[in-house]
Amino acid sequence: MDKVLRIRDVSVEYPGLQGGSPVTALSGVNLEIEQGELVVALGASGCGKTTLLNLIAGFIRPTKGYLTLGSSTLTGVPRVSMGRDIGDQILGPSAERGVVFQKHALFPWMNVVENTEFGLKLQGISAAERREKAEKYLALVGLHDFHQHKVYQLSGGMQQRVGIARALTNDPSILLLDEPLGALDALTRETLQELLLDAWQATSKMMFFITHSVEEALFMASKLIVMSPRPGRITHAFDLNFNRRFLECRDARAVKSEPDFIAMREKILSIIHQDEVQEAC
Ligand SMILES: Nc1ncnc2c1ncn2[C@@H]1O[C@H](COP(=O)(O)OP(=O)(O)OP(=O)(O)O)[C@@H](O)[C@H]1O
Repeated sequence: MDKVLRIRDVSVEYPGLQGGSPVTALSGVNLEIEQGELVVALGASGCGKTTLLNLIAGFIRPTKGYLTLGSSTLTGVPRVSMGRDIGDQILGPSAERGVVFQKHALFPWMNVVENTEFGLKLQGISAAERREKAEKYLALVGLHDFHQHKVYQLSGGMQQRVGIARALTNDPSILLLDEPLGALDALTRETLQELLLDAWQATSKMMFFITHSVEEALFMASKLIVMSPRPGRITHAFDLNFNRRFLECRDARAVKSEPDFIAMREKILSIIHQDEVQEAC
C-alpha cells in the first residue's frame, strides 16, 4: 500500500545559545508527501529547511505537533499530541528514511561496493543478497565499473553518486537530500540532477530535497515549497511538472529555457527577495 508522510502543525524551538533567547526554527508547519512525490524546499538561509529534514529523519523532535509515515508515528511530543496518544509508537531514525548530505559520509577504508551495502550488512542481510542490491543501485547511478575503487579515488560527483546508491540500497520509503549537489561544479551538478530524476522515476520513492538554487528547485520538484524565516514556515507551495517534461524529452537545457520555466523562476526569485528585504529591515 502507498505510504503518505504527514507533518501536522509542527513547531520546533531551539534553546537560546549562550543565554540568548530561544529560536523558533519552525512554526505551524503542515505538509504531506505522497508516494512518488519529489518535494523540494527552497528559502532564505535560516528558514528551517534542515530542521524540517532533521525532523523527518527522526534526528530531532518537534516542540509541538507530530509526523506520521503510513500508520506509524515517526516523532512527536511524548505521549499525547494534538489530542492523540502516541507515546508508545514513536520511531526514531530508521532505514525507512535514507539521508544524503551535501558532504558525503562514506567510509574511506571501504571500497565503493562495501560502502554501498553497509546498511544492509548492519541489518544482517546475507552477503549474496546485499551484494546483488548494491550492484543494482550502483548501476542505476552509473558506477558499474567502480565497485572496487576506494572513496579517495573518486571525484566529488562520483562520491555523491555512491552516497545516493547507498541510501537507495536500504530501500527507504523516503529519501531525504540536504543540498546533495551544493558542493559540485555546475556541469556535474546538472548531470546529477538528471541522474536523481532518473532514480526517482525508476524507484517511485518519496523524496524531500533541499536546495538554494531556484533553477534546480524548479527543475527537480513535483511540489515546490518556499519557506520564510523568523519564524520558519511554509509560505508558498506550487505543483510543478518540469521534471516530467525532462524525463519525456531528455533535454534539460530546453526545459530550463521554456518561457513558463523562466516566468516561474522570476516569480520565485521575487518571493525570496521580498523575504530577504524584510529580514534586513
Ligand atoms: N541546534 C541548534 N540550536 C540553536 N539554534 C539552531 C540550531 N539549529 C538551527 N538553529 C537555528 O534555527 C534556524 C533554522 O535553522 P536551519 O538550519 O533549519 O535553517 P536552513 O533553512 O536549513 O538554513 P541554511 O539554508 O542556512 O542551511 C536558524 O535561525 C538557526 O540558527
